[in-house]
Amino acid sequence: MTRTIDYSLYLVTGRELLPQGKDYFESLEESLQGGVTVVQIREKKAETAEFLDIALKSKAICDRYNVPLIINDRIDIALAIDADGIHVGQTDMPVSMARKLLPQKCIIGVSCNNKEELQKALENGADYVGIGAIYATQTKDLTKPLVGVRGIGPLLQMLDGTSVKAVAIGGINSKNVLRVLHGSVSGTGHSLDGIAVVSAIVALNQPRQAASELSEILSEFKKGPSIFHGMSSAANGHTTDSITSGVVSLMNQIRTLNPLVHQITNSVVTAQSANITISIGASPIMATAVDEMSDLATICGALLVNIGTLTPPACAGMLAAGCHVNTWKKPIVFDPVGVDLLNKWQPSVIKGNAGELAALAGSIEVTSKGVDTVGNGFEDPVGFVTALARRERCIVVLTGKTDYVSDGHTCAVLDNGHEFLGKMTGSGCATGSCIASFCAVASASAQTEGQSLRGVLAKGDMFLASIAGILVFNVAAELAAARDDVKGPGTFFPALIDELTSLTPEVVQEHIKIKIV
Ligand SMILES: Cc1ncc(COP(=O)(O)OP(=O)(O)O)c(N)n1
Ligand SMILES: Cc1ncsc1CCOP(=O)(O)O
Repeated sequence: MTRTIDYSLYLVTGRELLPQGKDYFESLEESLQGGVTVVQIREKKAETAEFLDIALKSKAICDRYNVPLIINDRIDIALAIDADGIHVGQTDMPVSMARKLLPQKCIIGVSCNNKEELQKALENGADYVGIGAIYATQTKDLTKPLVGVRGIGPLLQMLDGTSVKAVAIGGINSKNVLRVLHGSVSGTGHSLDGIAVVSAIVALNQPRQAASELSEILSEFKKGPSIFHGMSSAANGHTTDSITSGVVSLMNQIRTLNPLVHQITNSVVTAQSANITISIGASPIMATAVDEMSDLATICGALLVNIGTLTPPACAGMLAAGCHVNTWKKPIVFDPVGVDLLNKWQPSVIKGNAGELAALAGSIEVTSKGVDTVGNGFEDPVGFVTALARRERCIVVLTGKTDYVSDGHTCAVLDNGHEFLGKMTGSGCATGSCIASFCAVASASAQTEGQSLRGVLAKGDMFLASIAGILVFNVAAELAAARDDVKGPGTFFPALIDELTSLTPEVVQEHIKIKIV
């Protein structure tokens, strides 16, 4: 009978990567103690006798931990040691032929880089696929393009309705594993069965600790999507009253906390966004240099990444900043046009107008002219944002005359604002600054004592924080537009800054126009 395999933490061996003085078998045993669930012996250079010896001894160790053992490429070795399976590449023995040679109980895994290879693996009867390389790796010379985190989902979708399992491989470590797991879930909800690593365990002096950290993150991830444990409390049943009181509470805290909000934004709106951030009670820092990103991630309350007039240095800064901020489990608000950054880090909130979000979702329902949406937007905006939030596993904010905020479960429809906002440049970017500022407050004030944060992408209720950011900005806009001294868009902007500066929670409470659907 075929053994049931837990693919969660799949260790592929790499003797050449062991730290100096570390014994291979000791490292293997420690990895198993740390929680490795399946082992593959990968020996590309060993002679047959040496491979056999390593495989036999490794098998004895794996047996003691009741962990299955797979052999890379060599069917003869797999047969000789009674392995649980083999792993083959695209240029190795075809799956159908390997199947004939191996006992029925043996599982067969295949390396796949793209849809064609995966389709072939499915047709030939593979039991699992190793999808990669996801990121660049020092462990292997790559000859095919990187799959990237966002390339995994479409491949997983091809496995819908089959029993074929999938692991991702290539450059995965404890820092990026959460991004890989969350970012790879397909539109149909198909997630990875596990991750395969070499250097993230083998190259370390303490493989037990490395395996145990990865294993904990994997088991937290398998408990369910982050949106329902961490980034939104909406699943507990929000009402307009509970949202209003949540917004009031965040507003009461922002001026006392005065969170530092790191913003990498476009050159058109940098100064304006900084001023708006100050006026709501937060503190902006608009740094872009890669060297500063690690330190900034430790002190900022949230990061806003707004892609607009993208330059290579700003892009490098965005890449580094997001990775560091993810490590500290702080919120990232992403105002997208391009999606490449999403291979590297996980936003807590994605914010955009209809054209931008349609592009991100791959929808042709709405198009853009420059940064502006063409036409009336989506026929079913609630359905659209809710589906996108589910797919992206974060809060999605669709801005427009009416704003929509969803965590993939609940959608808030917000109807504040004024037409003058459409007549000033960067009002959408300013909304992003307000959202990021309130995300910083929500994150700083999140009650997480006694909770494991291993599987959590960011602390705090980002659903509520997004609503607070939109409401504060839009209610202030209504008040500014109604002033006698405001004659049009030119006099509107300074008045908006003044209104944001003096806005109280009570006034927001009076003006709030919200529906929960
Ligand atoms: C689980 C898993 N996935 C992919 C590989 C890569 O296999 P490798 O033998 O290094 O290369 P190819 O034969 O696919 O070219 C793996 N070992 N394990
Ligand atoms: C064997 C293999 N196949 C695709 S990437 C890779 C190497 C993975 O090694 P690491 O986990 O050290 O990046």
